[in-house]
Amino acid sequence: MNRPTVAMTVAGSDSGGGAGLQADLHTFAAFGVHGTTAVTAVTVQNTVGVTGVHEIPPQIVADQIASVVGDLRPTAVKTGMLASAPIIEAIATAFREHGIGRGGTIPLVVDPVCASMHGDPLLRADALAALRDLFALATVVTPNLDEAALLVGTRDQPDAARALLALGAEHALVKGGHGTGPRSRDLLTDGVTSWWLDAERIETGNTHGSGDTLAAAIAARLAGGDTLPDAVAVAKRYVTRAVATSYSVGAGHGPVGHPTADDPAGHPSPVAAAESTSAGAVAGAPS
Ligand SMILES: Nc1ncnc2c1ncn2[C@@H]1O[C@H](COP(=O)(O)OP(=O)(O)O)[C@@H](O)[C@H]1O
Ligand SMILES: Cc1ncc(COP(=O)(O)OP(=O)(O)O)c(N)n1
Repeated sequence: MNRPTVAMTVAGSDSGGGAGLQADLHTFAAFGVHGTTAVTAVTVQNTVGVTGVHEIPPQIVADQIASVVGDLRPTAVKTGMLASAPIIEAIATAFREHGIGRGGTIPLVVDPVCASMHGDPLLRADALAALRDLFALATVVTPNLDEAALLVGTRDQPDAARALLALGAEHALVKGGHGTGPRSRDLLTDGVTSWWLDAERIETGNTHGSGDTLAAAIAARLAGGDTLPDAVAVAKRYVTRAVATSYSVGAGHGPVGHPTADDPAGHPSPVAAAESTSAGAVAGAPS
């Protein structure tokens, strides 16, 4: 019997097809994973910006999670745009009920989406506290530098990672995509061991959906049984290839590409390919 690995995204729809649950499903497919969804919001969005948001009723979001978990049994879950505090609270209750996240058996990747790359809000301003509370369930939380500033008050990667762990996340992955300089460096830590995931910064304006793609790739690999550091190392390689194969479509920022994952089915131990260090051995590393 041929049963695929199943993952779920709890996220908003991007009508332009570059980010949100559309990017998540492209990524799951690239990893050979069957993707399922709980839709939180429908955005009116293209490559230029977001001009409308329609939130899904919180109970309908929770019901989608229950329906999918009860039947398709995803082995990892990822969150993206969550829109409002009532939606986040309904999701947190559903996650606890269904064993998703810390304390359960299904790993949870929380991508704390707050705004689009154009600055359009994707989370209500009064929902930041609810989002911070959700971190206590996260196997890993993956803010970009702007989200780190908004959520924990700093763009310094080690400081932000420490603050995210203090909020209860098992691992923090603070992305450096919005930084400057020739390298695109993300910091992963569990508070004891830290890894700098380093890649060249690719010159392109077409990075729409890069954060969703990274988080979905992590979830895809966790669903297949990888450890978190291994999943992040594979996902980082994947998103770098995704940015390298990005393309122009529409008048604004184009999306990242979704190349076939280099090793969708295998379970190597690629973390050695990333720069792996013990926290105490790295100046400025968290712990
Ligand atoms: N121009 C780029 N070149 C290479 N990697 C990039 C580039 N922009 C973003 N990344 C990588 O893409 C991933 C998503 O990061 P980021 O763009 O900061 O997230 P978000 O989409 O949430 O803003 C990270 O691994 C980051 O380092
Ligand atoms: C519906 C929806 N969800 C998430 C985003 C933001 O996606 P992200 O991958 O963080 O990408 P950028 O917009 O920063 O490229 C979105 N725009 N819409």
